[in-house]
Amino acid sequence: MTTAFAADAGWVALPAPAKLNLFLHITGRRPDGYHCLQTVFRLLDWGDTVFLRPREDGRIVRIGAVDGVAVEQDLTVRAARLLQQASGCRHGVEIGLHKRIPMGGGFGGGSSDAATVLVALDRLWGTRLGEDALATLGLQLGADVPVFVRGRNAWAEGVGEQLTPIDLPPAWYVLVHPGVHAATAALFQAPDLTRDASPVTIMDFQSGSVRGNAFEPVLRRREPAVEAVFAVLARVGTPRLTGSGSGCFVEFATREAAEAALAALPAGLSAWLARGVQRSPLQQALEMLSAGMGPSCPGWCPDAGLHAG
Ligand SMILES: C[C@](O)(CO)[C@H](O)COP(=O)(O)OP(=O)(O)OC[C@H]1O[C@@H](n2ccc(N)nc2=O)[C@H](O)[C@@H]1O
Ligand SMILES: Nc1ncnc2c1ncn2[C@@H]1O[C@H](COP(=O)(O)OP(=O)(O)OP(=O)(O)O)[C@@H](O)[C@H]1O
Repeated sequence: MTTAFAADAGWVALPAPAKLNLFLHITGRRPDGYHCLQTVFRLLDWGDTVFLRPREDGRIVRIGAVDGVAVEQDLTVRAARLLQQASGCRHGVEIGLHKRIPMGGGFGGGSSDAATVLVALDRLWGTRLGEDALATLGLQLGADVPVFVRGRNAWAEGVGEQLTPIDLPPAWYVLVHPGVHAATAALFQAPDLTRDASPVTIMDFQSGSVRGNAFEPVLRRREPAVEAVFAVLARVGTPRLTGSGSGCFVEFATREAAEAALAALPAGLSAWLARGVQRSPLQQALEMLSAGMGPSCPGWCPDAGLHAG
């Protein structure tokens, strides 16, 4: 899905990268119903673009529509409101979005959009709450928001907010969206979800012995389209599920290997290529903005990588 947004003068354009969960175990459930996870977040060089244009009248205005997301529910609008309330700031903002990340795909699109708004407005509005406060605010919007605020690949525990930076080897990914909208809250309630995984360590992950996703068997049983994508991807590598699905991916060590796998997939599949990064492209774009290198993010996410859809 690609929703175009055409910005004219005065806008700042910033990346909102997607993420993958390289594995995901559920180790228990808290009294408030939230689940305790262990996961590794990998940030990608691919995602949405968020457009911001500060205004002086305090209003927060979303420009353009996002399919199926009402303005009041939009995580970008909610992020801007939250920052306004937390900081007492009197500025406002217009927000536009160029969506590329499929919704309900486990790629963290809404969460990343929200994080980009928090981090960028903290600078543009001059509220200067800083990373820790923004990560805490972000958690109110969703469990996946803090990792995007911090902008580094991370080993995560708790509900996903206890983050330890992790070094990951260079990697390329073939991503596939089976076209199924996975409802995160409902999937966490699935009776057949494994919630008592034994805790593992970062070293277990780094040794390659931990790769599974607790949601994978549940989704593959429920959704024939997800099962079919796993079967197709198994021909080119080892498929995995990201987040609560339904997005699937295969990891490759080189761009060439990933391109060959993408080319071998059947036409008509919604599939594309992305590179794993060490640091969020948002941080780099903000540094360029601070250095006076212009309000856009050149090179961010050309749509040419899209294979079919
Ligand atoms: C599956 C992951 O994507 C892994 O990164 C995240 O845990 C989900 O993060 P998210 O999309 O930001 O989800 P949230 O908006 O925080 O939560 C949606 C719903 O999922 C359930 N939920 C979420 C996270 C969690 N650790 N335990 C839960 O039980 C809760 O019912 C919650 O109301
Ligand atoms: N700006 C936004 N972009 C995308 N979704 C949004 C946005 N604002 C609110 N939402 C809501 O969030 C839901 C989840 O969308 P999102 O793209 O974050 O899914 P996801 O990648 O599966 O999430 P996660 O991996 O964090 O579980 C959407 O179905 C939509 O209702």
